[in-house]
Amino acid sequence: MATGFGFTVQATDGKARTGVIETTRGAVRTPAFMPVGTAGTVKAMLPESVRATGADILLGNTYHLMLRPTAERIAALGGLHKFMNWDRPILTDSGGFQVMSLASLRKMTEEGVRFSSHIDGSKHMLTPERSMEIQKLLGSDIVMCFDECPALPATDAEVAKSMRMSMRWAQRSRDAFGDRPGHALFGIMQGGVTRALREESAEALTAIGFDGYAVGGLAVGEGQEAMFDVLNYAPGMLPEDKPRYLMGVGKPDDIVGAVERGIDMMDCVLPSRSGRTGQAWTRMGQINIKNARHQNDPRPLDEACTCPACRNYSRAYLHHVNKAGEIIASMLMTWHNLHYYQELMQGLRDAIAGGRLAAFVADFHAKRAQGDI
Ligand SMILES: Nc1nc2c(CCc3ccccc3)c3nc[nH]c3cc2c(=O)[nH]1
Ligand SMILES: [Zn+2]
Repeated sequence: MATGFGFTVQATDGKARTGVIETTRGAVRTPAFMPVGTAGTVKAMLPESVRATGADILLGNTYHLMLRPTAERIAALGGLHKFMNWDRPILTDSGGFQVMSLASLRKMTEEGVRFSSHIDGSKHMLTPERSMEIQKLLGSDIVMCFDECPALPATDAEVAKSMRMSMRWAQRSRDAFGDRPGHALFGIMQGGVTRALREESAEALTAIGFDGYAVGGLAVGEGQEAMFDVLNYAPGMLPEDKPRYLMGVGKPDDIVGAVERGIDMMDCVLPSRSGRTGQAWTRMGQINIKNARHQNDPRPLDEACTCPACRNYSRAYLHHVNKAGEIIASMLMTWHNLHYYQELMQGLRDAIAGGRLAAFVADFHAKRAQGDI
């Protein structure tokens, strides 16, 4: 158990839990949504704005930062927290997932993954040991094991082979991570949508022992139904006294369903990325601000929202600046979406604490119109 890192469940409602992850850099209220700051920035947001939305922790990417500006440079400048002016907890992914989705000329062996940078074609090698070294250089508070997330479609045999290599990499990650008080190492469950393989992965990770456990291998195009089918059993296979992190999820209704099934932490680029394309997420559903019907609308995105976009700007203005390609469009839409996601998480935490999650979820779905509003 890493001292300076701990998880306390404060209340439960069915499979759902609400609690706090204590880190040396501050507390993380769970269930938590973690904004993604891929290259050392949550795009179009200042760190203090990210904090103002209610975020307790944000995410960084080993893959992107190792290529540019390099982990060594960030370490020499005082680490990622200082570099990006965020003094609260940071979780970094281990890089394998991004290599497989972004790099070219990849060669995977038992040792690790050799690849060429998608930025300048330079050659790199990521192994469990190198990934641990990079995440240590960055100074992240929660480190992810180096794993492989198999691309879909994949046969059971391919998923089993990949999962078993990820479990060997998890042991190597644990060994390389060493004993770092105040820093946590999370294992990542693999096994696709096959229950027996998920069980095998959970047993392997639990035997090694981690400060938290992620459910990996999902949100890769399997669809919500298949994802929920796995989440109906996978979180329960993991130690209940440790945080459970569902990687890469998701849309608001994905998040609600994952929390109902026992997930404590989630991340997704959706609120920031879709905000930059003009997509607003609200209590009533989605608004595509590019749609001409907003050009004369003096109302905010959501009358009940207290974010800067909804307090001070109309849909007509947001439509205009989006169409004009103005930078403020990305700023305001991103801020609203991240604010809405954090409001949703606060609502879930309060509902679980009050033993009224079922009512909250029913109200969540009842409010949401189908399609654009
Ligand atoms: N290491 C790893 N990452 C995944 C991510 C990225 C999450 C991430 C973490 C931190 C920063 C950015 C992205 C996934 N995103 C969608 N599905 C995902 C699955 C996996 C996975 O199985 N393993
Ligand atoms: Zn708003």
